[in-house]
Amino acid sequence: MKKILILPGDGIGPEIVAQARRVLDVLRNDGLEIEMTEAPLGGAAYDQFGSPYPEFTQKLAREADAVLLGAVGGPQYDTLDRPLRPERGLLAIRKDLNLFANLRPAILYPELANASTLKPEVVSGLDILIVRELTGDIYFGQPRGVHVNEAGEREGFNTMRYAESEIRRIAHVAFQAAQKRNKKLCSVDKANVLETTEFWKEIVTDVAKEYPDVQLSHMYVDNAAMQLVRNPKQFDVMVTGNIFGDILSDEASMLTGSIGMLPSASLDQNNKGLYEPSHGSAPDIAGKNLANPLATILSLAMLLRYSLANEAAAVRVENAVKKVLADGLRTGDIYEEGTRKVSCSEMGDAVVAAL
Ligand SMILES: NC(=O)c1ccc[n+]([C@@H]2O[C@H](COP(=O)([O-])OP(=O)(O)OC[C@H]3O[C@@H](n4cnc5c(N)ncnc54)[C@H](O)[C@@H]3O)[C@@H](O)[C@H]2O)c1
Ligand SMILES: CC(C)[C@H](C(=O)O)[C@@H](O)C(=O)O
Ligand SMILES: [Mg+2]
Repeated sequence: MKKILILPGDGIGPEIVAQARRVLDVLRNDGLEIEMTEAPLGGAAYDQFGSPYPEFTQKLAREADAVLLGAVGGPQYDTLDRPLRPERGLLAIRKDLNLFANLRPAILYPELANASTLKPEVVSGLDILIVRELTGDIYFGQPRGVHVNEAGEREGFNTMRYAESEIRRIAHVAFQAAQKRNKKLCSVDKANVLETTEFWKEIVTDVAKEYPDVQLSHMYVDNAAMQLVRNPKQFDVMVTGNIFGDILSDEASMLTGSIGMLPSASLDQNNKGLYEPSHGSAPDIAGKNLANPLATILSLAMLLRYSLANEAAAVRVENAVKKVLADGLRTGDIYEEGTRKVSCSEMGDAVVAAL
């Protein structure tokens, strides 16, 4: 029996995960064989165990086939020592489980064409996959910290680094994803300035020799940020490092109407994965039953697809999301005149009913 670990996390995390859990309960009642456990991560874990990724959570995460996460973080934790902050718990679990491949699909549902920040004709039919490397780059490079430099001044520093093997394995994931789609891959770098990403470009170009059917292009990250809002449909699959992927995926989310719509899968070599919405813990709306749970529910669909290899269940969940959107239900972040504004839990009710 497959084991799923649920990590509600902080802020809106418990609210949105509760709705995804209801979806999972429906699937279970219909015969999906899974075991579910729950544990804290981030601030909630710090409050309970004094660490953002405690041993209790680590043990269950290592045993699980898949992990579903809400979000971590919140202003009440910002003054903690750096290693104790909630975000470090998230980085720790990604590294511990070797989840190097972060897939962030930015898909515009036709019903949300007017919720996008771009004109409908620029975004209609948009379907981009951002493949973000997740366990390297400036996020993890040593040395890092804050010290007093030679001039006697305090200085903060991080190190951007990528080993060849790290670039190769994410490039393979991206090329293989492109092969299953429109066979177009854009690698995003800052090779004009940064050696790390000049090296990235060299290695991705080398890996391309194994995928002659995929058309590879390269783009500087500043231009990519601009092109995403100018003409996003020029992209099919984008592959990039950890920091650029973090920023570009938030940008891409707005093309789909709201960051509350963007799911993600973070996978290891064997499709064990952690699934979470791309957004954060949204402290400004936490505890108010206002958050959009659809990115989390769509992340659950990715979990069913990749870690449980249950395509039928994944499609069933995605179709239920499409149906509630077609029925005109909207949380505040995607609301527009002529649609029906609902709370987080009412959106969950509707998805469960649509299932
Ligand atoms: N994966 C994660 O756990 C994750 C990701 C990003 C940020 N964070 C953390 O979350 C905290 C808040 O960060 P932030 O404010 O920069 O980003 P955020 O994504 O939490 O919020 C940005 C804006 O988007 C809105 N928003 C986000 N998710 C929403 C949803 N589902 N429905 C409706 N509106 C939504 C918020 O209300 C806010 O106005 C920080 O501690 C940050 O480190 C965690
Ligand atoms: C919370 C933070 C560590 C995280 C990241 O930067 O990877 C988040 O922004 C994300 O996009 O998942
Ligand atoms: Mg982010």
